[in-house]
Amino acid sequence: MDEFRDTAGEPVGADIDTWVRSFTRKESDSSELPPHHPNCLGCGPENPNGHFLSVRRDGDGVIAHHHFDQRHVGAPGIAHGGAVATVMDDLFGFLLYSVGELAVTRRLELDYLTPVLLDNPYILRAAVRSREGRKLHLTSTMEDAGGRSVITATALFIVVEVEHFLKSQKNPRT
Ligand SMILES: CCCCCCCCCCCC(=O)SCCNC(=O)CCNC(=O)[C@H](O)C(C)(C)COP(=O)(O)OP(=O)(O)OC[C@H]1O[C@@H](n2cnc3c(N)ncnc32)[C@H](O)[C@@H]1OP(=O)(O)O
Repeated sequence: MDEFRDTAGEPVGADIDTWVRSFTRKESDSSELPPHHPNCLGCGPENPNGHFLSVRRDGDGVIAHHHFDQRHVGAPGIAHGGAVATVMDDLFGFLLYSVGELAVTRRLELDYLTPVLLDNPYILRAAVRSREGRKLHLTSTMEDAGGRSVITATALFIVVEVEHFLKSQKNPRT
């Protein structure tokens, strides 16, 4: 298993219990939020195939400035729709630092309003729209520099216990 770090950047080795528990800390300042883990496809700083998404708290939600590059190409000059969905899903994952509980994506829906261009700056925002029990209803947007909406997305995340991740390991200990 890859080495994990907690939200303070401290290595926690293969201790996934510590990793998942780090998500239950509610952070209060507006500094950059920690990546989900070093190799996360969306935000991991050590994943050369990833998106290196950098996310901050923004009021009750989160915000990121992002651009796609040639690694994410679909049609020439345009980001692949799946790459865009990866980034929106990962952005939603940063809301968990505010929720203070663990949750995973059950449903993810995107409206691709206009093409997402490579090497073009975009502003991404996400927020929790509502909560019903374990169900977190999430919403997000991606805008271009002119404030034009290019993507809107919604997601249903379901709150889970730590055991969800322990059982998901290749060699579960429980
Ligand atoms: C460290 C953390 C972060 C880690 C962050 C790591 C990186 C972050 C990346 C972003 C996040 C991801 O990609 S997460 C990875 C991708 N997602 C996954 O692997 C999840 C795979 N799916 C599952 O494991 C499961 O389906 C769960 C846990 C999501 C749900 O299973 P369950 O616990 O049995 O729940 P279930 O009863 O089926 O559903 C719960 C409630 O939701 C309702 N429900 C279910 N589907 C729908 C639906 N489409 N629309 C409306 N409602 C629905 C049900 O009716 C029920 O309502 P009621 O009866 O309660 O009223």
